Amino acid sequence: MEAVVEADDVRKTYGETIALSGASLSVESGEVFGLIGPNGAGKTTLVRALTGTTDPDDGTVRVLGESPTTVDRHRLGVLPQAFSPPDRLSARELLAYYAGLYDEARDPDAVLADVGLADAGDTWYENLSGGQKRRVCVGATLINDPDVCFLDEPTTGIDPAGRRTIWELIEDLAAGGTTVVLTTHDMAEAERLADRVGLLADGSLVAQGTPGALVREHGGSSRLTVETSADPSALEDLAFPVDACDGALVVRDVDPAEIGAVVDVLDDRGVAYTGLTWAEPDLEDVYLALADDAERARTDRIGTAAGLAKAGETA
Ligand SMILES: Nc1ncnc2c1ncn2[C@@H]1O[C@H](COP(=O)(O)OP(=O)(O)OP(=O)(O)O)[C@@H](O)[C@H]1O
Repeated sequence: MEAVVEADDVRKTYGETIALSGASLSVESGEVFGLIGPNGAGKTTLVRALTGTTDPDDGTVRVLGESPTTVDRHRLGVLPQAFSPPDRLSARELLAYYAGLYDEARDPDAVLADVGLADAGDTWYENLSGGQKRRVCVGATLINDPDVCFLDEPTTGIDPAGRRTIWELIEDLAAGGTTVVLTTHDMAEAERLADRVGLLADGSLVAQGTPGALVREHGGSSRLTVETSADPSALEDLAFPVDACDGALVVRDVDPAEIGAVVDVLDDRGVAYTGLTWAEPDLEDVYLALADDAERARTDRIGTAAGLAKAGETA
């Protein structure tokens, strides 16, 4: 398969801040790639480097085999995280305006229908709700029927039904062969849409893979959550690891067939509980585990650097 979006060892600093510390990824034609990671991890900076709106200090970026600054912009769709179109145009006028920037563009009304705003075409942008505004912005990104789409947090602020509309739209784009790079804080969104997910932490991609592979590798074990005020010692000699967490006991590694045995132990020991939930690990567990590891590594690095500086001062 042909790589359509590539970043190789991309570095970017803003003053003292290291936004990207060697980020590399490769997205194939027709793939949906989801970038996840904590606030400040560098997702937007990477998207900006890939779309030519910021110059990396080092490393290379290629889109459709070219530099983002020379690639045919008609083939790209870019939804920035912050997008402020003119306020006093209606949703339809706005899309018509963006359509006018291209030699060939889609019908604004068809795009409005795609983003679930068929009834809001005459409303001024400033009078749309936050979620409706975001949907218009998604529409503006798709007006030129791009081959490659960069969507920086496309569904932020959109209600659950609207989010599903956008998800279906992205699935249709992917089914039609469009390559999509999206950033998100919504793990359900990443798990549903992305063929592959990359976790960016502290400026570099610390893990990449299909959601399933990431969950198998980093997601940990299943969890049986027992809503109870009891202390973990109530279950201390159980055959499974038990942790206390937010007013509950979390019993790990329990197969569905073993839940009954745990319930019997709870009843035998008179442990009162108000609810039981069993869950397999998911992408959120991967995110929490890897982001935690990256944060620990960062803190260690800062501690080591501070120690070395202090040693230098006293030497
Ligand atoms: N134009 C800029 N000037 C100075 N610092 C910047 C600039 N853009 C980004 N940064 C810094 O670079 C780091 C990475 O920011 P970036 O916006 O790429 O993160 P992000 O992963 O997209 O975060 P979020 O999830 O909050 O959107 C942050 O520390 C941020 O403060």
